[in-house]
Amino acid sequence: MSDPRIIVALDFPNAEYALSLTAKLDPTWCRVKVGKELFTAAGPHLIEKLMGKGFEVFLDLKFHDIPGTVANACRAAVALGVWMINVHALGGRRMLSAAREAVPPDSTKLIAVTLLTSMEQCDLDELGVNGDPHDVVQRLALLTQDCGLDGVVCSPREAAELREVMGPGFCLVTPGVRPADASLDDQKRVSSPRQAIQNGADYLVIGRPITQASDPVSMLRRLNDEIDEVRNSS
Ligand SMILES: O=c1ccn([C@@H]2O[C@H](COP(=O)(O)O)[C@@H](O)[C@H]2O)c(=O)[nH]1
Repeated sequence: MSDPRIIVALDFPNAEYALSLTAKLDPTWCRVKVGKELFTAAGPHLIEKLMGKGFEVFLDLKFHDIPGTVANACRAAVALGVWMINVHALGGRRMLSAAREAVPPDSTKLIAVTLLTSMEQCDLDELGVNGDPHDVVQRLALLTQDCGLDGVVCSPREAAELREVMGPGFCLVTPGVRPADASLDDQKRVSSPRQAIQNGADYLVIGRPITQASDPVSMLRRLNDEIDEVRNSS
């Protein structure tokens, strides 16, 4: 079975836009991510449609609440049959453990967001969080691993260090990926697809560079080629 490394972020206001893009894509080229905007607008029905077309779906709702509420939300997400779901590591040990207990191992992958890739040092300082982004991401990743989750969302810049510390089996999912000369938009801690893979990322979440491209299919092909080149040379 193919294991595409790119997860296309379907950040659209309605199902029609998402279905019109995915009609041009093949599930062997990418997985897809449905986040807060699209899920709020289109709901579980769209998830079923995407899975019906053969796409594995990352439901990116970043649950962050009291442990019982997060556990129940995770159960509901698993019942949809999606490939991956996530919570915020900042919810702490009890919340992460409750999420783990709610998601049967070897079913849906359960990962935790460390520090949003839109955040940088000045944000941590303003919030009174100790350390630099690398320290904070590593602390939250170690907590996530200790609670038995399958991996984390981090910036590609932190992936190399995390891969070394967390070992080979821990899943690293990196948004904040920008091809050379692409706009950074609201992202702060970014790297190229090549660098993300070299740093040990398992999956790259890429939204606007693909979805807003004049030709999304050729952009996806170009990025997959870049990734294959690195993987075949290592
Ligand atoms: O730290 C995080 C966690 C999640 N995201 C999500 O990834 C995509 C990135 O989209 P781009 O258009 O490639 O910037 C988006 O859906 C975010 O919600 C993230 O960027 N950073």
